[in-house]
Amino acid sequence: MVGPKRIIDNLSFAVDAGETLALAGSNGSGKTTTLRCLLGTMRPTSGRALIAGSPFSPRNSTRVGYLPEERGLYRKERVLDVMSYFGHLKGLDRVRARKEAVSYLERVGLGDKQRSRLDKLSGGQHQKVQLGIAIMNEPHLLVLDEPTKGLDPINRQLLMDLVVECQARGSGVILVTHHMEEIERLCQRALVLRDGVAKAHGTIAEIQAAFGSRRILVRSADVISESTTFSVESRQGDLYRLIPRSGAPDRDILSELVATGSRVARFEPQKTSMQEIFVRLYSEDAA
Ligand SMILES: Nc1ncnc2c1ncn2[C@@H]1O[C@H](COP(=O)(O)OP(=O)(O)OP(=O)(O)O)[C@@H](O)[C@H]1O
Repeated sequence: MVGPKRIIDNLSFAVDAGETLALAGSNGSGKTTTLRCLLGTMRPTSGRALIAGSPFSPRNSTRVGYLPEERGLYRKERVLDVMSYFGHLKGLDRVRARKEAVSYLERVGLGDKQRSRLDKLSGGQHQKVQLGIAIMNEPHLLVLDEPTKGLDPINRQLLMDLVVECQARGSGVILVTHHMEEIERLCQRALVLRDGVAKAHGTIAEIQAAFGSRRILVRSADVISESTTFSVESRQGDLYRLIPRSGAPDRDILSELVATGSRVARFEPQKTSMQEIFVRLYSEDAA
């Protein structure tokens, strides 16, 4: 007999209207469980999860769009019927629900699948239909659990565009993703979970400042050597990658380069990628 296990520990976060929060973390770190607590399919042992000030309930459920990790609609039904049905459940009148469904299907390249049964669609097509249902009535909160999983690059881009549009219309979006470049492209803030604990939480810039390492890319025809404000990490022709010494501001580094006679054609402080930060947060040191 296995005893109880703590999956999520002391987690606190908020999502504002018109912003996208990434919920990231390795497999089994507790992302889906967090969403399930928020959407009432699991009850936390303590704490509260509120949507616009109230727990998830039939009353506010229509303003929440959810794309779960496990895809699954009524497989024997036809695409347009299913979308119209859910649109109506979410509060759209029947004519509007059908119209929104048709226009969405055309937008995502499924205009010719309106009369197809769901079990005749590919996995990616099914996923697009399910996303369409999640966003149909312009929800206040859109919760997407790995929405681009298994999509080809074109459909992935299409889906990311749709998320950006929802956000621009004022939806708050929670995006569970394993793709760090999606976080950089779509999200204003991120929360990285490790074993149910938030290891990083903040704006992307804050996370990069806290967990990233500074590098500066410099192009100079003159030889650059180590100095009191920086070390030289690498050189490829006239392109140097410098590591600032602790606390040395960019302007001091540039001044020193110029003072020592380097003709600087490019000076570009670089951000650490979320990919690098994620790996770092999961390294032994971070533990
Ligand atoms: N129904 C369940 N019963 C018991 N344990 C569960 C259940 N669902 C999830 N868990 C456990 O909770 C932990 C977190 O799972 P969860 O599905 O939230 O992770 P996740 O971060 O969404 O992972 P993934 O990236 O693989 O989807 C895991 O250790 C998992 O084994």
